[in-house]
Amino acid sequence: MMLDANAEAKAAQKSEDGSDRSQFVMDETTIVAQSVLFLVIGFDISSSLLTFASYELALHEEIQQRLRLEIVSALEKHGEENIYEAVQDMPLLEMVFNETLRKHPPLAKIDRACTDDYTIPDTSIVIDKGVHVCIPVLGLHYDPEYYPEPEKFIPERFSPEEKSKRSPYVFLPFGIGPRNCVASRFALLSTKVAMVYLLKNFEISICEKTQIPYKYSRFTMLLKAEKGIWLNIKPL
Ligand code: HEM
Repeated sequence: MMLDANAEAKAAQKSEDGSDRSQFVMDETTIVAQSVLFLVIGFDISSSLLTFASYELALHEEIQQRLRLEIVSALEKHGEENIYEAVQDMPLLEMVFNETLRKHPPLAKIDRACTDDYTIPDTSIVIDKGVHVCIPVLGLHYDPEYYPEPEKFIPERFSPEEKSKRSPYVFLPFGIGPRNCVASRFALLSTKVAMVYLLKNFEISICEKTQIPYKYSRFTMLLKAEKGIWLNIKPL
């Protein structure tokens, strides 16, 4: 179904360009490539988000406590059978996840291919048709102009008031525009539910093997810690 949606989106894009919708064909290679993307991204990126959020919560015990209280109270109010509604009623969880995605965006850069010669407004810089442009997501997320003291984990940067003061183009964990992540809502919902049950039942803390700060791996496409993230998980 998602492959169909992807194909339709591409076809729609083509017709916007004036070409024939019926020209779009998904051959075997494209189907295999898309399926691998779904498997790798679906599993690996979501687990990355959960891991980095756990890492930050282990380093910030006070935030972990506050979040656990929020989770317990929302579950009591809505009931575990209404987990979807309960998760929507957890503003701190939303801020913690956004701040985690800012500090540790699993895709540290995104790319676009220029489809027409383009002059950057008010400059003489021309990006020629066919040139590939790299958007440095990690660089934007650590720019102190938008995020003062960017090394610090401050979920309140993502309160509605603070968010409204910034351009949406400086927070790009899921990319932006017509080719952004097709599954951002699903990814956030599923990882949030996992975090709810993790924090409800376990305490997360650092251990002697936790690297602070961790070093980035130079050999992976997704942003990863060179030696993995090691934490203690203790039943409550
Ligand atoms: C926390 C989890 C995730 C993050 C941070 C993430 C991030 C991203 C980013 C940055 C892009 C590129 C967007 C762009 O170039 O503007 C992308 C594309 C994509 N993502 Fe995700 N993703 C996540 C989870 C998932 C999951 C769970 C799936 C599928 C089940 C998925 C499927 C895709 C697909 C198919 C694309 C390509 C879209 C296209 O080219 O039109 N992602 N994702």
